Amino acid sequence: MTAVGIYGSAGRMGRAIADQLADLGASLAGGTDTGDDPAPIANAADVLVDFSAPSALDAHLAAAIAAGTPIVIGTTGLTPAHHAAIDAAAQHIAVLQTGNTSLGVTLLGLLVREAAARLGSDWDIEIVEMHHRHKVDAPSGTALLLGEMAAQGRGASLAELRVDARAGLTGARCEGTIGMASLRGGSIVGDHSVVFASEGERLTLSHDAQDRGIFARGAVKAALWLAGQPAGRYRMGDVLGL
Ligand SMILES: NC(=O)C1=CN([C@@H]2O[C@H](COP(=O)(O)OP(=O)(O)OC[C@H]3O[C@@H](n4cnc5c(N)ncnc54)[C@H](OP(=O)(O)O)[C@@H]3O)[C@@H](O)[C@H]2O)C=CC1
Ligand SMILES: O=C(O)C1=N[C@H](C(=O)O)C[C@H](O)C1
Repeated sequence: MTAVGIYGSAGRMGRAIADQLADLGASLAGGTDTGDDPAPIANAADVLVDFSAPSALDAHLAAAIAAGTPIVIGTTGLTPAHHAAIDAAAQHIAVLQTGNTSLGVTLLGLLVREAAARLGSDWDIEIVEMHHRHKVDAPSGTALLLGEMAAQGRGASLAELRVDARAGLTGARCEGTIGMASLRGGSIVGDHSVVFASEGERLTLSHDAQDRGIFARGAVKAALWLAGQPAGRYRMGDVLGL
């Protein structure tokens, strides 16, 4: 049985992941939270999952590399420096990083890329997300993932096209940009809409997460899959065959 170590084990996602392990044929190698040494569970586990905080990523990657243990990174709010650290870690161990481990969002990303590619740049792209009041990062990791897929469809990177939440005298919208807006409130697990708006018509592709269990099951499936992979950087699409 594959033993999974959880970084961020007492959090909302850490607890949801622990709840899914037995059903999916995995066991718990241990967990850490703020102030704990990440090394012992990196050594005890066959694979690690990290749903904690960006500030912990470097220590988690170092522990995973030292132990030679693959790691699934679900933590969001990552900077370009974090992504560079993930690329460097993937030279040594298998690493899967994603802003969303659900099947629905993984497929949505592909649909968004396709729509962005087929609809001309006169179709404005706006991404709107809403999450629970406890969420600390914005835009969500999923919104950024969807934005990257939309940008890919337009043959660009999100960094080139992104416009964050507007306020004040912004001027008219620049053609070809991708707008991002974040709402926070209540207990919403995760709502994402990618709006394609043109003169006289609008297409909206949406995902509504109703239960954190969808992310937890996806994370465990990703961990079980990653445990058998050579060093490299992987995506949820690799796990799900999408
Ligand atoms: N990729 C995906 O599909 C999903 C990603 N997420 C992301 O997962 C992350 C966690 O979300 P959620 O569970 O809701 O958040 P919570 O705040 O509920 O949990 C975070 C956990 O991480 C721990 N933690 C914080 N800092 C450290 C650290 N330096 N070292 C070790 N552990 C630490 C916290 O411990 P303590 O309380 O002791 O500080 C806490 O147990 C977020 O970034 C969120 O966006 C969430 C859902 C799905
Ligand atoms: O913090 C959350 O809760 C979630 N975070 C992820 C994100 O930032 O996209 C995934 C999901 O939407 C829930």
